[in-house]
Parts: sequence; structure tokens; C-alpha cells
Amino acid sequence: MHENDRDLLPEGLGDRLPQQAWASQTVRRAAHDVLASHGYARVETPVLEFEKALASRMAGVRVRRMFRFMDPVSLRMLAMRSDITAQVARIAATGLAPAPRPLRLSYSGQVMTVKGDGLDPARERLQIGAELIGADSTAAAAEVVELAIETLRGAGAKGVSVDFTLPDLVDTLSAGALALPAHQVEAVREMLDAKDAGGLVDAGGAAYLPLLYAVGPFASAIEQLAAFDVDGVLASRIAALRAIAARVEGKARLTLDPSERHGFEYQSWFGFTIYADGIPGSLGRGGTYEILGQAGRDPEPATGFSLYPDPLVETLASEAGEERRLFLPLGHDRELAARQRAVGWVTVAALSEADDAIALSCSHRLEGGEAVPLS
Ligand SMILES: N[C@@H](Cc1c[nH]c[nH+]1)C(=O)O
Repeated sequence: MHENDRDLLPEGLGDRLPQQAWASQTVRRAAHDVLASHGYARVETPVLEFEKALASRMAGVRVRRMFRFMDPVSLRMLAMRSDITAQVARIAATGLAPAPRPLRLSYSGQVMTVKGDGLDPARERLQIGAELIGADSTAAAAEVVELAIETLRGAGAKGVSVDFTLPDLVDTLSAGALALPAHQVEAVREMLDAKDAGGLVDAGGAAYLPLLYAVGPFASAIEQLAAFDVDGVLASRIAALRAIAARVEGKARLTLDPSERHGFEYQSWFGFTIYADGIPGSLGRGGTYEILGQAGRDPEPATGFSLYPDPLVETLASEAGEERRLFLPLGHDRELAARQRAVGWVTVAALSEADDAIALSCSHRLEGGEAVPLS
């Protein structure tokens, strides 16, 4: 241990200084305004829960991504939330089980993972999202994709694009039309994901090769996928994708990558990833899924999306314009200062004669009852 270790933060964790904190708040507020206007009621969830509750609400959730430790009180394993969707699913299956469906809920908060994602070393991220519980239909998926685009735009993103995928594609095909022995399924999935044609053939998935070419701008890629689907196993999915695409046309650029599965842990027939111009990497994802209920109860269908807008927050923070800040000298008229705040001024009051208006980033000074520009 070095002496200055107490000043360090663990890898992938950081503070938000005033400009970033302001930008984060602005993004959050703008996103929630959009979500609330579409009838998505906000919920707030704890940062820690029993590991089991976070891990078992949806099939496919990976506990290894979560920070886990023992609760000294209950002596049970706790986990930090890594995805608020699982908590919203718990609420839907328990406290709000009697609420009418479809149930529209929204949320935001910090989530933590043990490791960063790909090139992004951050282990704590802001997550903002919405879940539409009780439906995983084409109509539900179209509403959610449209809402994700509007929310991201509201949060300040420009040039939004959306990439559609079919998360359970390999499971669907390998169980029927393009049967694979169980032990080959994972390898075929991996090779498709890696877009490795040679590896795909070696893994016994030669029949899946055309999927590697049904990728790119939506209009042409969906035709390729339809041509590949000779037996019509994917017909209903293809029709649904076309319908969703028609709903979002003109609002975002659309692409299709039917076997993409990066970040999709529990989504079922439909998934999408969302991007914006000038921001490397994705800004979020969403799709359809099933919420596992109490023992003996049927799972409930749902559709939702989550944004991870930290890169947008950074951009906004760096573009933040100069604020209009009014310096209040010692002995100023306090009533007048209150009136200035009421009309939108930010005021900074002197504590002593030594306080310097310019050093304190003020743009104006209260003098003779007026805001006088400095410089
Ligand atoms: N929570 C998921 C996205 C999602 C929300 N609802 C359905 N899917 C994620 O962050 O990857």
C-alpha cells in the first residue's frame, strides 16, 4: 500500500465533476420527459439486491458480470445491480403483478459490472430505460424501438441508427429446419457472431453461411434473409421486422444483422442496438424477453430498451456554454438577489472582500441594483 492510495479510485470508476454532473442530470431529465410523455411511469430500485433475485428473473442473465458479496445481516449473497431491467421485471412479477397490462415502466440509475465492456473500461455506467410488460408482439416492439429513438434524440443524440437482430435465430433454426446436434449449437453461434465463414464451416454450420451475407442496410439485408428462409420458418419474424422497420422509417437509419448477439443475454425473437453519429460504440439496446414468474406460473412476455448514455454526457459536458453567473458583493441587497434568482440568474455571494468575481467564473456583478457585465 502506498501512502497516496487513499486518493485513488478503483479501475473503471470515476467522479463526475460539476460540468459532467450537470450534463448527466440534463440527459436524464430530457430522457425522462420523453418516457413520461408516452405513459411510462418511473420506478426507483435499490442498488443492491439478493443475487438470486437479480440472476433468476430472466433466463440467460450472467451473474459473473456482477459484483457480489455476503450480506453481514442476512448472511445471504448480495449483488450490485448490473441491469435495472431485471429489477423492473421483479417489480412487475411481484408488487405490480395485479396492475393492468400492458404495464409501462421507466427507470434510470447507475449500474455496475465487474469488467468494462470491450474497449470501454468503465465499470459503472448510467442506464436509462423503459419496459413494456405484458406484450412482446410486433406492435410492442415497434413502440419500444420508436421510443428508444425519441428518447435518445431527446437526450441530445444526432443521427440515430438502429441495428435489428434476431437473438434466438440459431436456437430456432437448429431446433428444426437446419438441425444441429446440441453440442454444435454454441460453436455455430460463436462463429456467426465472429462473422468467421471458415470457422462456421468447420463447426458444422455450412448451412448457416448465407446468414453472414444477410447483413447491412435493412432493405437489402431483409431480402437476403427472406431468400435464405426457403422453408418459411422465419416468415413471421421477417414480416414483423418489416413492420417495425416501416414504423421507424425516416426517424433513424436501419440495418440488419440477424445473428448479432453482443450484449444480448436474455432477449428472445427480437433485439436491436442503437447508435448515434459521432459516438463510437453503441448507446444502448433492447428487445423482447420473458419474465419468469413464481413457481408454477407462466412466464410473462415483455419488451424494453436500455440506454447507456455516458458518451453523450461527455459530449454535452464538453460543449456546455458559459453560464450567466451573477457575483453578489458583500453587503448586497438580499431581496434584489432573490428576485434575480427568480428570473433565472445563478448567483454567487461573496463571503469576504478577498472573493474575486472573475476567479469564481462569474459573468456579471451586481452593482447599483443592476447586473453589470464583467469584461
Ligand atoms: N437491459 C438490456 C436491454 C433491454 C431492456 N429491455 C429488454 N432488453 C441491456 O441493457 O442489455
